[in-house]
Amino acid sequence: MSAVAEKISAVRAGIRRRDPDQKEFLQAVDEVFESLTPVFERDPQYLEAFERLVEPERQIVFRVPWIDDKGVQRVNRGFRVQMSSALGPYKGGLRFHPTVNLSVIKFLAFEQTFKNSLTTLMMGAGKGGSDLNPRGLSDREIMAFCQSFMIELHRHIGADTDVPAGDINVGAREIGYLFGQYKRLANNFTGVLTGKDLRWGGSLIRPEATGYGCVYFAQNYLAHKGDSLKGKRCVVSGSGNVAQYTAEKLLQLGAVPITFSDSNGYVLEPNGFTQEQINHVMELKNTKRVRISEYCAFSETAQYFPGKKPWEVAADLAFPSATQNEIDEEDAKVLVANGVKGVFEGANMPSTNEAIEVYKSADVMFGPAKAANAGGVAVSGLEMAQNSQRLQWTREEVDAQLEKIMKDIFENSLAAAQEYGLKDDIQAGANIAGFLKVADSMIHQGCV
Ligand SMILES: NC(=O)C1=CN([C@@H]2O[C@H](COP(=O)(O)OP(=O)(O)OC[C@H]3O[C@@H](n4cnc5c(N)ncnc54)[C@H](OP(=O)(O)O)[C@@H]3O)[C@@H](O)[C@H]2O)C=CC1
Ligand SMILES: O=C(O)CCC(=O)C(=O)O
Repeated sequence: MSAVAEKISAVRAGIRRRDPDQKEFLQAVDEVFESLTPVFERDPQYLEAFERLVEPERQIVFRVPWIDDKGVQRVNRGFRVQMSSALGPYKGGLRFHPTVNLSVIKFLAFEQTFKNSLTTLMMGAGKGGSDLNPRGLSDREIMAFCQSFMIELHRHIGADTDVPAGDINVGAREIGYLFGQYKRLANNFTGVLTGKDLRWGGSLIRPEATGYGCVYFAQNYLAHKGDSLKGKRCVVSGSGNVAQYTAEKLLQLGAVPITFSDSNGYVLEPNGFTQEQINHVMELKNTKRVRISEYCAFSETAQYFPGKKPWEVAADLAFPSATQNEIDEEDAKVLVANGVKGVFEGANMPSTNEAIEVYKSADVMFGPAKAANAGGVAVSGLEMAQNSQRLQWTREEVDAQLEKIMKDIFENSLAAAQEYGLKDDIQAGANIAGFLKVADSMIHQGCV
């Protein structure tokens, strides 16, 4: 074994030894490590940067006590992992979900590092959240939780330090409560969170950005293959923020979104969702906060499949937009057998590493999360820029910048893959392009 190969395997073993139980984090590291091996072989100083990068700059774990509507005390655990400030203030969302633990937040913060670098904007990376299960909680309970969460978080964040945003179960309502409490504690009104309401500092297109961006990314990838979205039947998973705006943009660009799902099952519209039907899904999920199965009361053509994932439906393209590891090796084989030609990840790490291997061996176009869903954080970066200017740009202006950023991400990922002789392996290219910018900045900034 060469000296470099020995050092690579020592670094890899060291990461596993340090956190052997963090399976989601190790999965994310493994996925990136494979792609970066040629980079380390060409220039071993990048391996040293990577060894530092996998260790978060700071990990904050805290108690979140709050009182429910029955007057009963509840206690949750809060997290903020500040992964890398090489490119700017830590930046990344907050997730409230019972599956949240340090491994999940660390994998998300790790992925965010490469993603934020790919956006071409100057943002470091972080991620946070809590193991709160918000399902069934009243507005007052959500507010009480958010206020308690911010009592601790506020001392670690700031417009030039760390700028959180939303993620699963953290949307406009939660960002409002979090912002209100931050403002009270810090006694200042700054762009400390993104995803804010338009009336008090939010950016147009931020709600749409992740879903729209993912579809723009798919559009670029298809164009590279001499194809387009026109008439493509698309399976979409999830029915939250990312899924809703993915379906809307697919429809606008001539594709046919045919499914939505949640953790209880999926709904199929065999002829595709219309805009009116997508609006109804938005009303059910964002205002009424009910299960996707309720959609069937609205449509005579819809079918509901309880306990199932949408990957069993024959389609041309798949847009996983719910959560991590929602497509395993078996699901990937079913997608391929059903004729899927492209998978574009709206969610973070929705495909297991085994599923990715299945796509690659079947020559399926693969838009990895850190590239395909970067539109959300990119528009968060534009929200930060607008807050600094104390201005609000037009819808058209933000959308045009989003489209350009997604095109640049595709092209930069392709160029990085080609530079390392990996043809059009966009997964490897995204990892390499995202990493090199962070690693070069770390090297310039010294051993910190
Ligand atoms: N919002 C953003 O801007 C960005 C989000 N992402 C990623 O996109 C994904 C979706 O986020 P977002 O739409 O914002 O979140 P939302 O909370 O708006 O929606 C999440 C959706 O995913 C479903 N879901 C969550 N967990 C599971 C599970 N274990 N099994 C099946 N379905 C599940 C939810 O169903 P249920 O209600 O049943 O839980 C819901 O339909 C996440 O991976 C997130 O990290 C990535 C980039 C930016
Ligand atoms: O907009 C942001 O800052 C966060 C988006 C996010 O959490 C993500 O890209 O996964």
